[in-house]
Amino acid sequence: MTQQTQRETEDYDLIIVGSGSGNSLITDAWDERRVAIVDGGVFGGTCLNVGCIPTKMYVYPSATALHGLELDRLGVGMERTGVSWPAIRDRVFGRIDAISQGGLEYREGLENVDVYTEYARLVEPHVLETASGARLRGEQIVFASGSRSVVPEIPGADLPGVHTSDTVMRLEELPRDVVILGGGFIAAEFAGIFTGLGSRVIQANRSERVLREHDAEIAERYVREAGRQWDLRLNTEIARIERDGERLAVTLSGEDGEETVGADVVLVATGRRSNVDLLGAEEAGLDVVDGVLAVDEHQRVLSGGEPVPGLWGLGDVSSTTQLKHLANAQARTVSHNLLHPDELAATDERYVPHAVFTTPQIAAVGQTQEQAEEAAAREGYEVAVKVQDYGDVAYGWAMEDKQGLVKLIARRDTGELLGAHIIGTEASNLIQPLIQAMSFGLPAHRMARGQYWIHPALAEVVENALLGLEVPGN
Ligand SMILES: Cc1cc2nc3c(=O)[nH]c(=O)nc-3n(C[C@H](O)[C@H](O)[C@H](O)COP(=O)(O)OP(=O)(O)OC[C@H]3O[C@@H](n4cnc5c(N)ncnc54)[C@H](O)[C@@H]3O)c2cc1C
Ligand SMILES: NC(=O)c1ccc[n+]([C@@H]2O[C@H](COP(=O)([O-])OP(=O)(O)OC[C@H]3O[C@@H](n4cnc5c(N)ncnc54)[C@H](O)[C@@H]3O)[C@@H](O)[C@H]2O)c1
Repeated sequence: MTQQTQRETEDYDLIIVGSGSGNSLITDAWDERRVAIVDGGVFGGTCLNVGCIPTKMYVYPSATALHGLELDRLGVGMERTGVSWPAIRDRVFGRIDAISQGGLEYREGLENVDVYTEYARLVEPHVLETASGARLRGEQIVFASGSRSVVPEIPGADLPGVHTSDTVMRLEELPRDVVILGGGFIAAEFAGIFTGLGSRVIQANRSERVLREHDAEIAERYVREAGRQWDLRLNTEIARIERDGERLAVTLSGEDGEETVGADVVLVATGRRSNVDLLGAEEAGLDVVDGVLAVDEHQRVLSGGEPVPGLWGLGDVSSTTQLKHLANAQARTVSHNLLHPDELAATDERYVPHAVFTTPQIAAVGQTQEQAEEAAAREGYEVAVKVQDYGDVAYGWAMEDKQGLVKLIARRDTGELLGAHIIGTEASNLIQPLIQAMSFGLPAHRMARGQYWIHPALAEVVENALLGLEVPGN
């Protein structure tokens, strides 16, 4: 304490807490001003180090292997003759760790930027104290401190062999048996990854419903497809985890009582919470709503519902939707607003899409059918819904596809697209023109007939879904 009071407060024009999307705020425009970036974790944040990027670098080889194994239906027999987990892991982290380290060194090399590789907490709305006691005052402070995994209180959850997504990608060897707890994004992606690489996977989902924010029809199709590939157990929890020699004994509790299974690895994927608590935001008088730092559409931090001058929030710390492209969009808003206080920009969050890179892929934007029907009943219009199977378009015949579907939801009176939901091969790419149409207000019939669709590309499944909607012009 004495030591802390003796230290002088450093003054900055801009302090950024969190080096994920927050790192992008340090542009040339700040060259003549003093900037501090503070991060107590690995430089570059979640997406780069333990999130989007490494997971997809595992998804690609795994999904490619799975794809090969399913070619029997097309008259081509393939075998998975060997999987080198260490080779995949070293390829992934050989690239990523170097980017993180390079990013840190670059920032440290900038004359106007100080990097603090430690955690920090607010002591006053404009003053932070780092773990080692340094005091930093910022005329502007941006909170971009992300989220962290939540691990429920399960007996044995602290045993070696029990992982979250933060650690499971660094395993020494490919596990033979994996138990995954959860039915969200991370569980779905890792169930696909491990299955494709040859592990035996049990995915335990607490309730009947997986991927709960998805359209019900997509979630049902996922259950069918996941169930074909790995052991997906609904209404099942982990009661306890015990050591069993070198392995783990995992007791699952489901509708038929308890069963103990052997596992090398347990992956807990039960959600992530905002790091707002680590900032001491509430104690400093800032609003915390739904567990996240409250911000307005300009990303200004709120206190008592009013914006606090010079304080900004972006990404997972201040958003209940935890997606990198959203964090990046919010960072662009903050970047503009820091420099143009008289012409504040707002983040457009009308159509924030997402994709789950499981097998098959899932992608969605806008309202589910249930949400659209509720809104229509409330506001007095009708919705049109079309479900188009991949298997009914030419490229789907080539693929002999029995998995994929595109579901579109539109206003019956205007053709305005309200929601798009895809499960199947390349869902994350097929959805992009639909995101574009929704973002720029292109109605269904105009989108279908106002352009050529390459024949016989898989994208025809989107064209046919558009043409199948009962909307003006069709
Ligand atoms: C396994 C996984 C896969 C994912 N895949 C995808 C995907 O495919 N697509 C997608 O869009 N999103 C994906 N996400 C979500 C995405 O990674 C996050 O939404 C995004 O990275 C959030 O960025 P951010 O800048 O808000 O926070 P982060 O990137 O988490 O950065 C926050 C930083 O703040 C630091 N920090 C925290 N508290 C403090 C403090 N008090 N003081 C100092 N530093 C602090 C942390 O160490 C961290 O480095 C995935 C997430 C996970 C976990
Ligand atoms: N492709 C992507 O964009 C991508 C990939 C991975 C993660 N993410 C982001 O990261 C976030 C976190 O992912 P996630 O999968 O951990 O969270 P999630 O919110 O998607 O899913 C959490 C799951 O855990 C279950 N659960 C919660 N508490 C539980 C408990 N006590 N016992 C058993 N089950 C419990 C929930 O029912 C749910 O099925 C996602 O919401 C997403 O925004 C995105």
